[in-house]
Amino acid sequence: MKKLPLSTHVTALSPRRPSRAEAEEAVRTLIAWSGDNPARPGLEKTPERVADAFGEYFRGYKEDALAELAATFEEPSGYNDMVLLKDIAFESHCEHHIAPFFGTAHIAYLPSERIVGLSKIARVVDIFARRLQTQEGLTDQIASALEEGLRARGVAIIMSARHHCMAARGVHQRGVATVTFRFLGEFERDSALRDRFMAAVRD
Ligand SMILES: Nc1nc2c(ncn2[C@@H]2O[C@H](COP(=O)(O)OP(=O)(O)OP(=O)(O)O)[C@@H](O)[C@H]2O)c(=O)[nH]1
Ligand SMILES: [Zn+2]
Repeated sequence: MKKLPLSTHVTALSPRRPSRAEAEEAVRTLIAWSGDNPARPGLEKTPERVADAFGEYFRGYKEDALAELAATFEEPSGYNDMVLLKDIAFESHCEHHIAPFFGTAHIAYLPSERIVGLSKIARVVDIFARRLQTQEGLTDQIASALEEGLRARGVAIIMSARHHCMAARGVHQRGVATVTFRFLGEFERDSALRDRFMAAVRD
């Protein structure tokens, strides 16, 4: 069996995973509760499509961020300065409304001895984003996974996102960008290093 993702990052797992048929029935119930007829031709296949879509939105529950980070390698040049990836796109869903939130992440780490394939950092973002999240929790989980998985001397993250639950319902604020920050290790201790990160993100 695949190792569970960082234990502290997974809350109560469902004691019994409902069947696909039960999931589709739940979608029919929501359609009927909304006031439409789930049996009418246009909606007939919707429960199937929604179940497929949920499989995609939430496939991060089946994935292991630390496993993605296991394949580190030594950099022959001995490079040990900040590695920064800017504008990593992510798509997630808020745990309050199951509504999408979309945005970008800027992520830096300070390697100890080993570096990691750049794509793996974007994969870690994707794994945690494809779960029910708050933006704060998402930011924290990515940061701790990178710190732990890479034994990094420091990790810095800024995430900026627009929340559909604030745009299409509730307060109906479409233009709001929510920005979250997480600084670990040397980035937390060293304000000059943090400033370099912030300046490089702005560049
Ligand atoms: N801190 C945080 N809040 C979030 C996030 N996503 C959604 N929310 C907020 O979660 C809150 C849920 O508030 P509740 O009062 O329980 O629910 P609600 O009545 O649907 O709230 P409204 O959105 O104000 O209508 C709202 O204020 C949302 O804006 C997130 O990623 N982080
Ligand atoms: Zn929400």
